Amino acid sequence: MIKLVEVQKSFGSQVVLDRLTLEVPPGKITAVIGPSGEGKSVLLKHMIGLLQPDAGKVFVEGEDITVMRRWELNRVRERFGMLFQNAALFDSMSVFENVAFPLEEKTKLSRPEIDAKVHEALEHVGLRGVDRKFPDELSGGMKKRVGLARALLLNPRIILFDEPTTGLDPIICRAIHQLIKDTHSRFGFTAVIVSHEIPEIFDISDYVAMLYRGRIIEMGTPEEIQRSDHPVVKQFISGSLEGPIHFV
Ligand SMILES: Nc1ncnc2c1ncn2[C@@H]1O[C@H](COP(=O)(O)OP(=O)(O)OP(=O)(O)O)[C@@H](O)[C@H]1O
Repeated sequence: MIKLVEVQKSFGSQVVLDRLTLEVPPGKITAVIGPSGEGKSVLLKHMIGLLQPDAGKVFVEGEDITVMRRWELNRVRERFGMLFQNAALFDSMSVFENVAFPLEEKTKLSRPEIDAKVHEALEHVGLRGVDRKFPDELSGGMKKRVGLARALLLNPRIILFDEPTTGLDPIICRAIHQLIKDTHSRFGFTAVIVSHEIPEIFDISDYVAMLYRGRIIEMGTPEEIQRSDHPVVKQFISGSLEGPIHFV
């Protein structure tokens, strides 16, 4: 489905991805965990071609996207939904307009068809009666729900979530996780979730991959990761200050 092979990426002299290899299982939820600033967002951006590797290959459903022209890449991107860290809503557009945007851009649906799809998507994420509101009138959790509704709208085969619950209280955080899990069971897309919510993220993930020093140092089921003997993984998931990970 998505496969990164020996991906190398530096910004100036800073090596962020260091011959990273990762295979994302199709139709499953894979969480990417790792310390702040290790390159988790950079990794997600390589999966959808928003960043190009300096070396290595990125395959999406068997096609190498690193050699694609822009129009080919756009075609591949249509298979993706993405929920960015800040939900990336357009502040000057209402909730309705934000959610309708991909349909207006990418389909030839009629106005009533768009209306119906937007309302259906908002209902899926438990939002009703907010379509005329603007993003700054919504809570953080509601914004994430709107972002999720928009990400789901085109029925994508792959959805990338960049820290979908950061900054939300524990109850809303759990509600968003549950929503991701429920929509995943219903639609069966391939999901990659970058998250700091440990151990909560283990409850909704099929697999967990730990990024450290530019590589995936371990990948397994949540149970396997929680039983890991790897000193970095053990320290990270226990949140201990003692161990190989140094904090500055
Ligand atoms: N476009 C860019 N130009 C220069 N440096 C960048 C760029 N994008 C990311 N970086 C750097 O790459 C490193 C990894 O960033 P990234 O946002 O992927 O980390 P992260 O693991 O997602 O962090 P966090 O968990 O704190 O969100 C950081 O040091 C960041 O400053």
